[in-house]
Amino acid sequence: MAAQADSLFEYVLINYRWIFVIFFLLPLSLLFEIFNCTRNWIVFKLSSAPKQHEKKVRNIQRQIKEWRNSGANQQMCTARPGWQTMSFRQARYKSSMFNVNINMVDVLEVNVEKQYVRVEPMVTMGQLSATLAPLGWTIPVLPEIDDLTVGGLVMGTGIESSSHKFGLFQHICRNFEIALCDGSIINCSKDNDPDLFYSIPWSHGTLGFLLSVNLDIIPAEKYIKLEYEPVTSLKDACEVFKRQTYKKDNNQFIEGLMFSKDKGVIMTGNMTSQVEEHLVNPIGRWYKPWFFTHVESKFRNGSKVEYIPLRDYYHRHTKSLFWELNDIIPFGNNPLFRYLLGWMMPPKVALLKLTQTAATKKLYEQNHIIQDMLVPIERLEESILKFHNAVRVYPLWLCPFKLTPEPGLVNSRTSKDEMYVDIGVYGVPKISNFKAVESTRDIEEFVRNVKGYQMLYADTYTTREEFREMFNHSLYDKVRERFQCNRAFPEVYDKVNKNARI
Ligand SMILES: Cc1cc2nc3c(=O)[nH]c(=O)nc-3n(C[C@H](O)[C@H](O)[C@H](O)COP(=O)(O)OP(=O)(O)OC[C@H]3O[C@@H](n4cnc5c(N)ncnc54)[C@H](O)[C@@H]3O)c2cc1C
Ligand SMILES: NC(=O)C1=CN([C@@H]2O[C@H](COP(=O)(O)OP(=O)(O)OC[C@H]3O[C@@H](n4cnc5c(N)ncnc54)[C@H](OP(=O)(O)O)[C@@H]3O)[C@@H](O)[C@H]2O)C=CC1
Ligand SMILES: CC(C)=CCC[C@@H](C)[C@H]1CC[C@H]2C3=C(CC[C@]12C)[C@@]1(C)CC[C@H](O)C[C@@H]1CC3
Repeated sequence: MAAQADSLFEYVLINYRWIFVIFFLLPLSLLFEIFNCTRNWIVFKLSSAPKQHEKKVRNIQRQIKEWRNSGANQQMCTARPGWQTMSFRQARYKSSMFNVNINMVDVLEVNVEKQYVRVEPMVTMGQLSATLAPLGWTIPVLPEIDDLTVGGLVMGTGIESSSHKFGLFQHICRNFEIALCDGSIINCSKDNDPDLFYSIPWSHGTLGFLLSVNLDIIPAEKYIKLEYEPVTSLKDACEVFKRQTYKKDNNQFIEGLMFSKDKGVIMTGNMTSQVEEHLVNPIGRWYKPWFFTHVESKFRNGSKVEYIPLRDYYHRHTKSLFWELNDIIPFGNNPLFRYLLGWMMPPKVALLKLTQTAATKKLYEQNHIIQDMLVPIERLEESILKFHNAVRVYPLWLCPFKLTPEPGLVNSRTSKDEMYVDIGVYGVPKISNFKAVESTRDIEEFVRNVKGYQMLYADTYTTREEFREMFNHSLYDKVRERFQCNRAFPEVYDKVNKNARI
């Protein structure tokens, strides 16, 4: 590590990054949060958001017109800076393309009669759960990191431990309001322009700009009754995971954490408002251990059933960014740290990205892996073995989800719903011969062969041909042709491949 640092300052920033993070980034993240909440509160109290929406739409149409008047020589993307986004890298293309500013951060309408919430694309998951939970509602799939945006989750994808029941984030969307590259606005749904509607998820802003979405909402209870089932072999892990996923009375939430190849905990949850007081565990409080360490402790002690407040459950991986913060702040669970500064956790992902040096980035690039691979559930065991042999990173995140046969870039590839599993790999590989490009390409090939998909917020090293083999472009190509997108937007591959990102 030290060999890679160019200067003493860099050496300190790499090896003692926690000093910078806890004394500088944590307070800054808190100020950022206070600013956001105050702004939201003022907008909410003034109830100004719905009235402003049309004005904001006109502003985007004006920017598209400006692009056309300028000769349309560059392609377009959103103006959201790369450091603010929820992926490891920053997009290269932001500086060379025409940037369209989409400053749309409001919840527009909560309609409990028709059971939907209308939101603008920059609304975050933290903001949405804070809006809906007090009203007794939630969206059926609420991806767990607070700062994920609706726009990013629609144009990329979103998943949660309820996805085995409700599918991916795209499957809870009723319609999309989109600005096309000729400046016109379309409101598409399954009934109104289904081709466009089904092409939008995973398209990464290459068909148009998202302006608002109607998302399904469902009634929410105050707690999740969470049951932990430790398993001590890979066979058992896969068996319990599948049994719980297909259980007749259906669990509302399912998630697995593998702590080694043969040791894991499968969790199943259901909403409830009736609790046994002594089993209530508000895991989101500042002094509570990180969720993944709490789960691992189930091998040693503690009740195998707990009642977790709803928002604490939804954002259970936010405070430790799954287990990624453990590398940066290894004493994150220490009571003294929690008492002095730990109550401000976590630092914002955006600020971590903004302040990482070239050397830290290189270190992560060469000695770290952040990937989510989506594989058919019947291939779970061999997939875990593949990851074990290729990278040996634990914990491993397992999350089942339903894929529908509906057309689009990602679907079940059959005529019916199929069950898949998201295998999330975040951390430092423990095999001796890890090589970022070769190892990732090896895993990508495996995923293609089992007819799986790669999540595209992460680095993809696939070639264009391999990418087209993994993602079904037939409808996407047709829709791009129809709306003359080629001049206006790049293809998805040109936005997500490794060379498009630094
Ligand atoms: C009918 C309705 C319409 C609304 N319309 C709008 C609107 O037009 N525009 C808009 O921006 N908001 C809107 N909101 C959302 C409102 O701004 C949020 O409820 C607000 O963020 C919560 O602030 P609070 O002071 O009410 O709750 P608090 O009690 O401060 O927050 C509740 C919990 O949520 C957490 N929290 C609050 N905000 C966030 C966040 N952004 N990220 C992560 N955690 C958070 C707090 O830390 C706390 O734990 C609407 C809400 C409702 C019910
Ligand atoms: N649990 C989960 O599901 C998790 C998901 N993720 C991933 O994180 C990403 C979301 O992160 P986030 O920071 O919110 O999003 P990003 O800013 O990273 O946006 C993702 C893509 O969506 C495009 N996009 C965003 N908003 C619009 C819009 N209004 N109109 C057109 N295109 C738009 C962006 O285009 P452009 O490049 O032009 O800005 C970009 O290509 C997703 O890819 C998701 O899969 C990450 C962690 C957890
Ligand atoms: C649950 C799903 C589908 C994905 C979870 C992905 C997250 C674990 C990653 C998404 C963005 C990642 C970043 C980092 C850690 C892992 C993620 C949160 C860093 C904070 C790691 C440290 C670097 O210096 C900055 C990274 C920014 C992105």
